[in-house]
Amino acid sequence: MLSPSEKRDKIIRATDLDALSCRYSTNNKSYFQPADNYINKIIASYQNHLQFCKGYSQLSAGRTLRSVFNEQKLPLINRGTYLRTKVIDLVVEEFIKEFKQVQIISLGGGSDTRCFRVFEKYQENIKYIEFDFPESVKIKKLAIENDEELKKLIGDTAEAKEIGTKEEFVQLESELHTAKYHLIGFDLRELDQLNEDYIDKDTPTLILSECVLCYLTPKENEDIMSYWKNKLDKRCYLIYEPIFFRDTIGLNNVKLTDTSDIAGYSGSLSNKEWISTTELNRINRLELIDELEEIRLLFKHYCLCYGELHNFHFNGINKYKWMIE
Ligand SMILES: C[S@@+](CC[C@H](N)C(=O)[O-])C[C@H]1O[C@@H](n2cnc3c(N)ncnc32)[C@H](O)[C@@H]1O
Repeated sequence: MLSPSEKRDKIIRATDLDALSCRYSTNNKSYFQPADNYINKIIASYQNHLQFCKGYSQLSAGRTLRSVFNEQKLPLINRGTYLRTKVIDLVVEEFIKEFKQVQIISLGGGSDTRCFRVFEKYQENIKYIEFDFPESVKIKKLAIENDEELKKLIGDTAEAKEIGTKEEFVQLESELHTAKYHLIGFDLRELDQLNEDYIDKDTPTLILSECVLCYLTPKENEDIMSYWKNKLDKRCYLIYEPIFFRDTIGLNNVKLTDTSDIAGYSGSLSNKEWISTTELNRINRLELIDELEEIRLLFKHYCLCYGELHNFHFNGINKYKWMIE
């Protein structure tokens, strides 16, 4: 039996499956170009190992996976997933180009495949750290360690791991460390107990939070943001969340935009558009949407926010259009 707080955390962890199934659907509908071939590798790990996670049996894991991955996603979901992935990729890319040697920290990274795409393109000078709950991390770790391509990308030399029982899954360490990649099973609400050995305090750092903080209380969010503020001198935040912390955390150079504007639905044109008209036309043709007014309003609720701390400054962030800055 799960306690009420374990039940709540199980529901929060399951949001990773939602995010993964959205990316899966978006990829299948050809929004991502080139296609994201890493998504299926993580899904395979979920198919093999979700049954060993707390609160699941073989039967319930199979049922859960069938229901999330067989469900047809609305065009609105596919378009939104594409847009958020694309804009965060653009900022990450600019950040790497500007600072050359960087650290990227992904809070609640879940099954996100961005780290693999980054390492595919940049083999050197990037340190990528991902945090998520231990069980979610184990699923990703097993996806990596049982796949030669993923292992090579992150520079892992560990033997493939076969996990066949709940006990073996419980025993598996919820961490994976290589020279450039750190996958850490950790509850972000307990950051004061984090082993900081893997974090560079002086490297320019981009902290990503994509649909993660919204599952925590305002106090927990503030504690997480404050923790990073106090730990690193050179860093900025990029968050795709319906919240921001200009006053409580004391961020500089704060910028905000929404998915509606990024998608070109606001009607205001600029020479700093995130996505070219040709590309927007391509994705708009993939699935027809009748209710443009509805999508425009819904996308207004999904914000991309950016802020800097201390005296750190990232020029490349000005390359793109922000609604508020
Ligand atoms: C909606 S998913 C998003 C995953 C990923 N950022 C993405 O965009 O694909 C939210 C993720 O945040 C993680 N998460 C939420 N609260 C957390 C906490 N307190 N500690 C660690 N991870 C957490 C969940 O386990 C889940 O993987």
